[in-house]
Amino acid sequence: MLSLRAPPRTFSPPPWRRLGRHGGFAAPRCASAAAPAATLETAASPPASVSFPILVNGCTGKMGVSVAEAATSRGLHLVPVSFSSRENLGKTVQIGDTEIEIYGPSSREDVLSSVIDEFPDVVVVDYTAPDSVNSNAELYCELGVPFVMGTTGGDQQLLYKSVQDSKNYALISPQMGKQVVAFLAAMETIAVQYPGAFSGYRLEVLESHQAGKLDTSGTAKAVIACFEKLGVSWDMDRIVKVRDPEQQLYMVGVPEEHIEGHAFHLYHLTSPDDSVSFEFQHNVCGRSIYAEGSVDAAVFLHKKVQSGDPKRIYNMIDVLQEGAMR
Ligand SMILES: NC(=O)C1=CN([C@@H]2O[C@H](COP(=O)(O)OP(=O)(O)OC[C@H]3O[C@@H](n4cnc5c(N)ncnc54)[C@H](O)[C@@H]3O)[C@@H](O)[C@H]2O)C=CC1
Ligand SMILES: O=C(O)C1=N[C@H](C(=O)O)C[C@H](O)C1
Repeated sequence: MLSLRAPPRTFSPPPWRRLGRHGGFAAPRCASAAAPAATLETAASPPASVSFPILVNGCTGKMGVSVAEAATSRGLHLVPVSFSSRENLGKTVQIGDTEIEIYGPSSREDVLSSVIDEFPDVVVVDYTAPDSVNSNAELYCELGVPFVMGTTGGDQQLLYKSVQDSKNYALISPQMGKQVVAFLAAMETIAVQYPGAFSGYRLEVLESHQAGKLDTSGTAKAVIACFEKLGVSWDMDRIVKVRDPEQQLYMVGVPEEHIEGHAFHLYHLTSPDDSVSFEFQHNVCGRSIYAEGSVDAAVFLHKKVQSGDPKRIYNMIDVLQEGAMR
């Protein structure tokens, strides 16, 4: 069972305590088999006004495939190689007309060097695993290849340091979905403008993702950092992580067809005397919003590199602020 504190006396329990099918989070009207999602194929995106080579690492995984498909449908040139774990060595992955060859960690440097020789303006997008974030980033920095880091986890401080020290170009964000990025931007603005406004409030956080997710939600961590600036004291160990499909279905209210690909987040704040409470939710089914945002990020970063922009390290709020998200 989840180990949350007792709910405030004066309010009905937060949604994650109301057990029963779809009785948890107010499930979004996520697309089901009966009403298909706006898939990358049906989204009919116009081709990007720019075209450049894009290398997607982690093409053996769910995000890698989605980003590679989105990049192809936007008219970018998909480089036919991708890094993966040792178990996937020698495999190929078909994305549209492109057959992607999968390479393991030991050949990363040779492969990437050859790609850079052939495609000097390549942008890498990384959707691998938390434990490869830092080693991959170090390699991109060493070879001076601009990269979008969508993979969460790893040592984030070290990640930023690697980019800063190398003066490489990078866009790093735990969240690529336009509307969630807008929510995060609003939270950051409130935190800067009204520091301490929620002093003394208790925070409860629950995040639910597909069972295969290895780390704690990077997005939840970013939102919590804003609540901390607003005066809430917090310990990251208190995030309630739901990875069990049964709980997701019956307690959180994730539609069955999205158990293997969803990101539900809930933040509940209560005042010290229990007289006031706030609740924020963002619930995503599927992965298309991240894939589209990742391509926006790659296009944005490519433009920054081409123009020699001095800033060099960006996040998705920069992309949103420039009106560069579809
Ligand atoms: N920034 C964002 O908006 C989003 C970020 N993510 C993050 O992206 C990452 C990947 O997510 P999914 O595609 O759902 O996971 P996944 O498990 O489906 O795919 C990850 C892939 O990386 C491969 N891999 C493992 N170790 C590797 C290594 N050392 N080098 C290269 N590849 C390696 C695995 O074999 C697997 O094919 C996670 O960190 C997740 O949190 C996911 C969705 C959105
Ligand atoms: O692994 C995922 O799926 C997701 N990961 C990101 C995170 O850790 O915040 C973004 C989103 O929650 C989906």
